[in-house]
Amino acid sequence: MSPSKLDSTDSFGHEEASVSCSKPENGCVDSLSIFHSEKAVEELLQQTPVAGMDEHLIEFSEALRTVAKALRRAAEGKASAQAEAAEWKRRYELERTRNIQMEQKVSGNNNCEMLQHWWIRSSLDNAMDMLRIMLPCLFFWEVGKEQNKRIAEARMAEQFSAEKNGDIDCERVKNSDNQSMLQNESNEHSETGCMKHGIWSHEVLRDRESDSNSNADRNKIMRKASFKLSWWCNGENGDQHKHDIVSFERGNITTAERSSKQISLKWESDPQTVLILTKPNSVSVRILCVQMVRWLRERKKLNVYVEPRVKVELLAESSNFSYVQTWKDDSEISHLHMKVDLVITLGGDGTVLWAASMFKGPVPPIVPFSLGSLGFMTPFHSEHFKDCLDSVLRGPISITLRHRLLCRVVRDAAKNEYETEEPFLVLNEVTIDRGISSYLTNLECYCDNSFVTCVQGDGLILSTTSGSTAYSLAAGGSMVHPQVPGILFTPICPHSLSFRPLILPEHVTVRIMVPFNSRSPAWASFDGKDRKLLAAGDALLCSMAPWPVPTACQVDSTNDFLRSIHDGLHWNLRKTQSFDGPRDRDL
Ligand SMILES: NC(=O)c1ccc[n+]([C@@H]2O[C@H](COP(=O)([O-])OP(=O)(O)OC[C@H]3O[C@@H](n4cnc5c(N)ncnc54)[C@H](O)[C@@H]3O)[C@@H](O)[C@H]2O)c1
Ligand SMILES: Nc1ncnc2c1ncn2[C@@H]1O[C@H](COP(=O)(O)OP(=O)(O)OP(=O)(O)O)[C@@H](O)[C@H]1O
Repeated sequence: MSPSKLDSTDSFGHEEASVSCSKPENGCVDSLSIFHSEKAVEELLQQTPVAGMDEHLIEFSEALRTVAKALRRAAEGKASAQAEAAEWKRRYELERTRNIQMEQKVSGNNNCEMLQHWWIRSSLDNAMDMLRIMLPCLFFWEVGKEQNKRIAEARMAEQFSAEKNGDIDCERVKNSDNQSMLQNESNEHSETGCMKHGIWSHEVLRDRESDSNSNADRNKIMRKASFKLSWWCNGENGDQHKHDIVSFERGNITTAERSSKQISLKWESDPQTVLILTKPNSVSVRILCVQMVRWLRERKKLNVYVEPRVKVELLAESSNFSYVQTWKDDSEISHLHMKVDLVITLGGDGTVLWAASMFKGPVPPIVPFSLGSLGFMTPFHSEHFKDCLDSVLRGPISITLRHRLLCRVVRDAAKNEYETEEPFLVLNEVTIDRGISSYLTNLECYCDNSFVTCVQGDGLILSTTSGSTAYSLAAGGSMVHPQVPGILFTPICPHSLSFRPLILPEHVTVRIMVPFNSRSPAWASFDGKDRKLLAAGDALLCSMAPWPVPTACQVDSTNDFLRSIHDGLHWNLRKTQSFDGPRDRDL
């Protein structure tokens, strides 16, 4: 009898007990068959032992049960080994990418290191050739050093004479150290890219002590420690979106410019083309659309684009609308941003989300008219559409730059993190939840490769600040002004008392991973649409997108935001206390 198979029909005519340990092609025992094997053994053992029953059969059944248990343990071990292997794979890929990037940077910047590598790599046969090349370099290096030394000395002399003449109170002088000066000067020439995005405290600051009169004291030099301020961006492509936000002046760090300011849009030439997007199935929206298209064409002489569905509706209204333009397929939509000066939305917040989702790159300014139940992003009233549009077309107008999140799904099968499916751009949020599964989600969260936490609950919301008044708010997240750049990290019904929502800075990349030991897959949805399954080992990467959604303001960003939370949510509405409380004499 095969040790893995036991077929028995006992002498009393009991049913056949069949225990089999299947061994699939990959050599691993699947857990279902292990479960069946164990069950069969249990059933067999529960049969009442009768006199004369073969002792060996019982012994063998017990042995088999032990084997089944061992197999189950092996399967569990395999799952955890897979999880560990995936983690190592991920770390390896990250490390490799980082090394490649560092190598590229180093090879671009550091000539000495390049020479070192060159030296190591070159064979003895080439050593003489290399020396022949290096000697003239060294000669020019020395000459350069001498020249820099002379320049430094000349500058020192200039500074001292200027100060002696009492022309300046505080003057920066170059570090007299020749080596660092050579370094700085070469940096200025060779690393103009870096200079743009970082600050070198290559200066030593000299301040005259104000309370001193003597010459000796006047010449006293206060040296401040040298330092450098620089900042990172995500990946190489992030470079174009870097901002100089910190200035270095006299050793004090000050922010010259902050990213969230009220932005004003002024037309330099008249807008020519308008795209109108409308909420479907609404009679009031359809009536308004007809009036608006007529007015924009007849009074403002503008080209009007609408969705194919709306063009059909307009033509059903009147054949005069044949001038209205539309598109035939998705490829034409991808070029709309190059034709359209302004987008008008007629509907609620959902229509603004719809408009944003049509633009997978840059988005033209949006003028959102409110025809929905709530209007957090729709400050314009449809009754006054002519006045509103008049003033928008004339400009200047205040706009809110609403940041979007760029979300990419990376499958476990992908060879590296850059191998992703088509990305999604969300204006509100990306939600990772348990879908129809009744198990808790189990999500591992990382922020720029630092472990954040494990989400065990209904799921997680990664929201923009514009989306902070939507699903994230319902899940207990804070309301944040839409001009604040940041990523809200809000758990949905976490099964833990201490899991409070977070707000992460805008420059990070958040990575949400479904671990291999997760009981069920998770589901991602983007602005409440486009559900995607995340199986064990899959991950979702989320970072700030470079294309915000500019929406026109009724007054300005702050006024519109506060109005929306007061009107939309009745935020902190409470009856004011009457005056008849305790008087001074009662206190
Ligand atoms: N429990 C919840 O609060 C919950 C659940 C699911 C989805 N949502 C939200 O619905 C959004 C999709 O909107 P939709 O209109 O396509 O679906 P929808 O028609 O189901 O409307 C959802 C509601 O959310 C409101 N809303 C949308 N964006 C908002 C924002 N930025 N600030 C305040 N309220 C906002 C809308 O005005 C609407 O009343 C999702 O992005 C998500 O934020 C909320
Ligand atoms: N042009 C469009 N084409 C297809 N669907 C759209 C379009 N505009 C809006 N929608 C969808 O219609 C739904 C309802 O839209 P919207 O939220 O604007 O209306 P509402 O629910 O009446 O208003 P509110 O959001 O204020 O509650 C949303 O799910 C949205 O995605």
